[in-house]
Parts: sequence; C-alpha cells; structure tokens
Amino acid sequence: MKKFLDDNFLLKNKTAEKLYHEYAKQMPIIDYHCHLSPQEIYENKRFKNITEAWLYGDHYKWRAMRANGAEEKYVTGGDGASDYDRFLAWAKTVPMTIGNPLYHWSHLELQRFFGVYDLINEKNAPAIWENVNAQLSGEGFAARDLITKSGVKVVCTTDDPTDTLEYHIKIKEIEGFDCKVLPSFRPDKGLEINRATFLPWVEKLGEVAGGTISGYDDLLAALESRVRFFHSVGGRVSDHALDYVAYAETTKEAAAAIFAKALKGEAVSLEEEKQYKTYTLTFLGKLYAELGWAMQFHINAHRNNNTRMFGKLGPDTGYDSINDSLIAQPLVRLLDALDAEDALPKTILYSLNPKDNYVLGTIIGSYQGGGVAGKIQFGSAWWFNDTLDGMLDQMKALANLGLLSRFVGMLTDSRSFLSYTRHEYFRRLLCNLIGEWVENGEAPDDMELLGGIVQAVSYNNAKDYFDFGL
Ligand SMILES: O=C[C@H](O)[C@@H](O)[C@@H](O)[C@H](O)C(=O)O
Repeated sequence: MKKFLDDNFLLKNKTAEKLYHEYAKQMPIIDYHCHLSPQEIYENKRFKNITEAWLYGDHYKWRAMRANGAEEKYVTGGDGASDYDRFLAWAKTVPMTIGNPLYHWSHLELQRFFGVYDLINEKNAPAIWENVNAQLSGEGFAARDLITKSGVKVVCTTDDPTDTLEYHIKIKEIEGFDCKVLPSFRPDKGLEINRATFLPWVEKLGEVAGGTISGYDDLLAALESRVRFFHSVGGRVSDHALDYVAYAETTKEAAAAIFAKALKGEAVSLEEEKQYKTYTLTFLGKLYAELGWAMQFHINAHRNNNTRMFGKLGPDTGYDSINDSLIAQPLVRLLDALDAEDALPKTILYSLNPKDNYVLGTIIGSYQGGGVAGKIQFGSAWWFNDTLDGMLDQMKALANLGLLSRFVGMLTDSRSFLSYTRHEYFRRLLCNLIGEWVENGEAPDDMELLGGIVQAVSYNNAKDYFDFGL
C-alpha cells in the first residue's frame, strides 16, 4: 500500500517520478489568476493564527464545513465563535473531506509551509494549532514570505477598472521582493447592465476616468483610459465572468441607445443586454489585442444561489454552482466577430461545466494562428473542476483535441496565500499523465522532449505567452 502523501504522491510509475522530481518540481510559478489582496501583499500581512490564514476567505472550506454540519458561526465567524473554535470545526471536517481536493491541499499546505505531517483531525487539532501558530508568529510567514517561499514570480490579482491600483504601484518599490504583482482588468460590473451595481459603477468609473459619463462614447472612452492605465502599471490580462455567453448582432448606435436607456433607469431587455455586452466586449477585445493582452473568459458559473445567505454574506461565499447554459454558438460568434477584424487577442477559455470541455477544446482550434503558439488556450480546470478528475479530464481533452504541450498550465484562483501547493498538485498529475503514456508505450521514453513539455506547461509556456516582462 502506498504511504499517504509521500514524496511520490500521485506519481504511479518511475517515469512520472522522474518527470516530477527532475523537471517539474523546481520550476517557478506564474499565478496568472487569483484573488489575493494587493494591499495585504504590500503591507506584508501577518496571520495571527491558522484560522485567519485558512478560513477567513476560503469558500471551498466553508462549503465543506456546512456540508459537514458545522454551524455558520464556525464557518464564517460571528456569534462569539473564537478562531480556535473555527479551526477545531475545520479539523473535524477535514477527515470527512476524503476524496475532495481539500483533503490533499490542507495536508500539503501543512507539510510544505510548516513541516507538519500530522493528519488533520479533532485529536491532532490542539497540537497543530500550537505548532502552526508558533511558526506564524515568527519570521518568514508573512504574505510576501509565503509567495517567495513558493517560488512565485508573477501574481495577477483580480481588479475592478475603477481601482486606483495604488498597492500594485507601491509594491514595485519594494526592494528585494522578486515577484511581480500585476492587476487583471475585471470589468464585469460594467458589462452587467441589468444588475443593481451597474449605475453606481458607471458613476464611479466617470469619477476615476476624469469625466461624467453621459453617453456610450463616454463609457467606451473611460473604459479605454482604464485599460491603458492598467497597462501602464503592468497589467497584461483581463478577466470576464460570463455566467452565460452573450452574443447578438448589433451596432454601436444600438448599443449606445441601450446604454442611454440604462442611464435613465429604463428596463433593458435580455436581447438588449446581449447586444450591449456584445458590442462592449468586442470593443474591449480589440483593445486587448492592440496591447498584446490575454483575455480570459470564465464561463458557466451559477452564482449566489442562496438568496438568504447572499443577503447575509454577499458573493463568493460558497453558494455558487455550475451553470449549464449552451455556449458553443454565442462563443464562436463572439470570437469570430473579433477574428473577422483580425482583432482577436490571446484568449483563455474556461468553463465551469465539464460538459463544455470538448466544446472549448475544439473551438480553440478554430482561432489559432498569428504565429503565436497556443494563442487560444483551453484554460485549466477551474473552481469545482480543480480536482484530480477535473484537471485530468481537462488535460486529456486538450491533449486529444489540441496541444497539451502548449498549455499555459495551472493557476490558484485563490484568496489564500497558502494555496500555491495547487501548482504542485497539478504538476504531479501532469507528470503522472505523461508518465503513464510512456509506461504504456504511447509516448517515447524521451526525457528531453517530455521533460521539456513538463517544464513548459509548469512555467515556460506562461512565461512566453503572457507579456509580463520576465
Ligand atoms: O475558485 C474559486 C474562485 O476563486 C471563484 O470564487 C472565482 O472564480 C470567482 O468566482 C471569479 O469569478 O473569479
């Protein structure tokens, strides 16, 4: 029987072991999509205990704790629940997460950052609490230490166009911090024309862009000015949550008329919403292409399902799920509208629904070119799919349909500074997948070729693909 979480964790043959230990393991990390706070990075946040580091913002853990019957006060705090109470509730939950990546991630994080090899459970909780907190209170466990220890060379945070990016600018001045912290342009609030957040956001955009937005031309000019500002601070990626993919034939005049209706507080139909989103997103896509950015589409999330809890806790609190909208036709038409003008930027397509794996894996082949290897990417298994099965399915679909060798690889998409072990998790799976091909005679035992591909998918492809200036 294989020992739990040993050096050859997830590596089931000698070739896989060789590929991981001699090629993947030492590669740095480019985490091109996450939700870390640039302020916490700049201020070099210290964590008062493992609860703050683990449970203050991780809705993956929150979902598991709720499913395990933990009272909400132990999940998201409040009602007098102490940090130790919350940690103990998590420690009681972990053994019940067998089969969920949380079980592996939690133990990997204890091992890699704190040298703790105890199983996480109620019995060991007091000792883990004491040991880890003692380390967190010492040197080497502040936010930037955890990034540096993990070999991270780029962190792309997720930022609203109205953000001042003050912390990204300040971080550039920090001596000796060998990691770029770059903003990602996330203009969802400016696309979601039918949400309550839209008009307040337009007003704020006008303020930061230096002029009242009284029409669609003003909006587009303001969006462009913010894209160029993000670019000036080092931003090279955008990110769009397309909970459904909108496409509708339209014109600038039609989009402008729809925007004018919204400004007046008039109802905008779904068809009009699609027209507004289509024109605005293609406007942005052309700008991304001009600037050499990579455009990310995160598709088919079904968000904030629990109205009662959304009212209490807000978004990204563990009440989301997978959407099952049909994406092929609108997505092809959106991408083709840009490509038709030779203005399709580098694009990374993620869907939360694995039913879309072969749809995305084939759509990307329709728009490759421009002399850019892997220009259009099938993005890594995302959120509910960054599991062993989900990541394997995505990589196998990409290998079957496109070029796994040109994949820009994993990201954490996390709000926790301890999540970099997700890259190790991914790399082990990648090495085992390729190792099995070799052991089965489906790939040559050519370690120069395969080791090169492993290092490319682990780091070098992302280094070449994104214009991060590495
Ligand atoms: O892995 C989970 C993610 O952090 C999830 O919360 C994000 O994907 C967020 O909803 C987004 O749209 O960027």
